Amino acid sequence: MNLRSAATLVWSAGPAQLAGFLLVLIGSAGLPVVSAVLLRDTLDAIAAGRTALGPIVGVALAGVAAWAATPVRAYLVLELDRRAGIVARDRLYEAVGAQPGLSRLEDPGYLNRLSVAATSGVRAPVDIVVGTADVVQAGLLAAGFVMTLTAVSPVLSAVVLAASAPAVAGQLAMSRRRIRLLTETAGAARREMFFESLLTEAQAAVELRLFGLTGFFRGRMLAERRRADGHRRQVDRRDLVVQTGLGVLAALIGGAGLIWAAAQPGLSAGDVALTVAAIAAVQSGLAGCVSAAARLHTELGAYRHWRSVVDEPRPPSAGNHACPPLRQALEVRDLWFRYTPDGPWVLRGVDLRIEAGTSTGVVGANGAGKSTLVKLLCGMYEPTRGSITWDGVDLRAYDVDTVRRRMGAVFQTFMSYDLTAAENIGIGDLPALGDRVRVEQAARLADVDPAIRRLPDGYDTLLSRLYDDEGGAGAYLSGGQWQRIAVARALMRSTADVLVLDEPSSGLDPEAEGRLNARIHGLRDGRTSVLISHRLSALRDADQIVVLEAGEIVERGRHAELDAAGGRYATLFRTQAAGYLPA
Ligand SMILES: Nc1ncnc2c1ncn2[C@@H]1O[C@H](COP(=O)(O)OP(=O)(O)OP(=O)(O)O)[C@@H](O)[C@H]1O
Repeated sequence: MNLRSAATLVWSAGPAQLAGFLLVLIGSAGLPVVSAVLLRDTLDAIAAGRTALGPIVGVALAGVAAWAATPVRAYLVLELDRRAGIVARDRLYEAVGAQPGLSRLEDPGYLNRLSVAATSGVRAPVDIVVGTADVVQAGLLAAGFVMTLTAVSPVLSAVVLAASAPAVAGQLAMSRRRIRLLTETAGAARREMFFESLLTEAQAAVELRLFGLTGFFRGRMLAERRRADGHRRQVDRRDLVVQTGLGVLAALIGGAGLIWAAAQPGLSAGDVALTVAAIAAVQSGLAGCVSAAARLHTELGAYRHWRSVVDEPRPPSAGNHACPPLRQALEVRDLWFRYTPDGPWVLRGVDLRIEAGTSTGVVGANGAGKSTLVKLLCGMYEPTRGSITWDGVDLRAYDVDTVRRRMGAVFQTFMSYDLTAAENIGIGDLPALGDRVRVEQAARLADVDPAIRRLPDGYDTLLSRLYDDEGGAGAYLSGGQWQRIAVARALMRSTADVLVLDEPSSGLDPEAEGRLNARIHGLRDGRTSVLISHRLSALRDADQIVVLEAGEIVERGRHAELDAAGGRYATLFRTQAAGYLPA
C-alpha cells in the first residue's frame, strides 16, 4: 500500500528518470552475463583464427556501460530525489494549508508528526523505491549463494537459512525503534530549532543582547540536542547489542559449519574450504538483504508520517457551500469556547447580533476574549458550544475559504513579509496582486503611501535587508509603518462584506491614529465591521459597543447610552479621557 503509493508519487514526479533508473538496474544485473558471453565469443573467434572485431567492440561497450552504471544510477537517484522532493513538499504544505483553522497548528502531536513528515517523510518516497531495488538486488545475490551452498550441503543450507530468522527479527525490531525515535525526538528537535532561530534572527537579537540571553538560549538549545541525543544513544546501544549478538551467532554457525565439514569423511581440504566460504557468502548475502529490508522498513515508517498529514481528512463539519453576500446579520448565539477540551472557558455564552451594514465595537480588559471572538467570526476556530450564523445559516455549513473571502481583517499579531511593499499590500487580495492602482489606493487609505514613496524603489522596494541575491536595495520599516502596511493589506478587501479590525492603530503615533480612525470610520460607514480597540475614542461612533469581561458580554449599547448608564464602559472611557485632561 505505502510501497505502491510511494512508487506512484516518484513515477508522477519523474517518469523518465524512474524508467532510466530501472533500466540501469536491470542492465547492470545482466551486464556480467553479456560480458562473459562476448568474452567467450572473442576467445573462440581468436582461437579459430577469425576476426573478432564485433565481440571485442561489444566487450568494450559492456565495460563502458559497467563503468558508467554507478554514476548514472547515482545521478538519476539525485534527480528523482529533487523532483519527488518537490511533489512531496507541495502535497505536504498543501495539506497543512487546507487545515481550515488554527487548532491543528496549535496541537503538539500534529506538529510532531508534521516535523517528521517535513524532514524524513519528504525524502522517503525515493528512498523507498531505491530501497526496494536494493532489497531485490540483495535478495537475488543471497539466493544465488544459497543455491551454491545447497549444492554442497542441503542440510547446512537449511541450518544457515533458519539461523537468519533472529537477524530478521532483530533488524526489524531495530527499525521499529528507529521509527519510534523519530516521533520521540520530534518535540525536542522542534524546540532546538526554536532556540536556534532565536540565536540567529535579528528580531530576537535586541532582547537577547540587552538581557544577556545568548548564553542562556544556547544552553537551552544544546540541552534539547542532548535530550534527543540521549534517546538516540539508547537506541544506538541497543542496536549495538543486537548487532553484536547477530555477529556472534553468525560466527558460531560458521564455526559449526567448519567442524561439520571437517568431520565429513569424503571431503577434501579444498571441499572444506569451499563449504566454509559458501556459508560465509550466504550469511553475508542474507545479512545484506535483511539490513536493506530493515532500511526500507524505516523509510516506510517515515513515509507513513508524511501520509498521515497529507491524507488527513478535513474535519467533518467543514461545509461545501459557497458563502453568499451578507444581507441580514452575522449572529453569535450562546457561544462557548475553550482552546483545549480541558482548558478554561474563554468565551461563556456570548450572544451578539451584528446587523449587516452596521459597525460593532468590542471593548474589554486584556485576556477578556476579544481577539478570540473575532477569530471565531473568521472561522479560525469552531465554537465549542453554540453557533455563529451568517444570515441565519450556521457558518460551518459553508466552505470556510469562501467565508474568509467575504472578510477583510487585520489582527493584532499581523505579519511582516520579506516581500516588496506592493506585494505586502497586494497579497490582501491575491487576484489583485498586480493591480498597482488598487494597491496604492489601499496604501493611501491606511496612510502609508507617502512612506512607501520615500523608499529607494518605492512600491517595488523589498521590505527586508536580509537578501542580496535579487538586486535592489531592501529597506526596513518602523513598527507603526508595518502596522499601516497590515491595515492596507486588509483594506485591499475594502469591499468585503465584513471588515474585522483587531487593534489596527495600537502602534501608531497620535496624528496617524487620528487620521486612520477617520478613514476607517469613512470605510465602515454602511459596511459591516467589527473593531476592537483599547482606545475607546475610536469606537465612539459605532452602532453598537459590547463590553467583554472574562468571556461574557456585560454591557452593550451605543456610546451615549453606555456613558449615561455609568457602568464598566463609562468608567473605562472616563479613565481614558481623564488621562488627556490637564491635572
Ligand atoms: N491560541 C491560544 N491557545 C490557548 N489559549 C489562548 C490562545 N489565545 C488566547 N488564549 C487565551 O484566551 C484568553 C483570551 O485571549 P484573547 O487574546 O482573546 O484576549 P483579548 O481580550 O483579545 O486580550 P488583549 O486585549 O490582551 O488582546 C486569554 O486568557 C489567553 O491566554
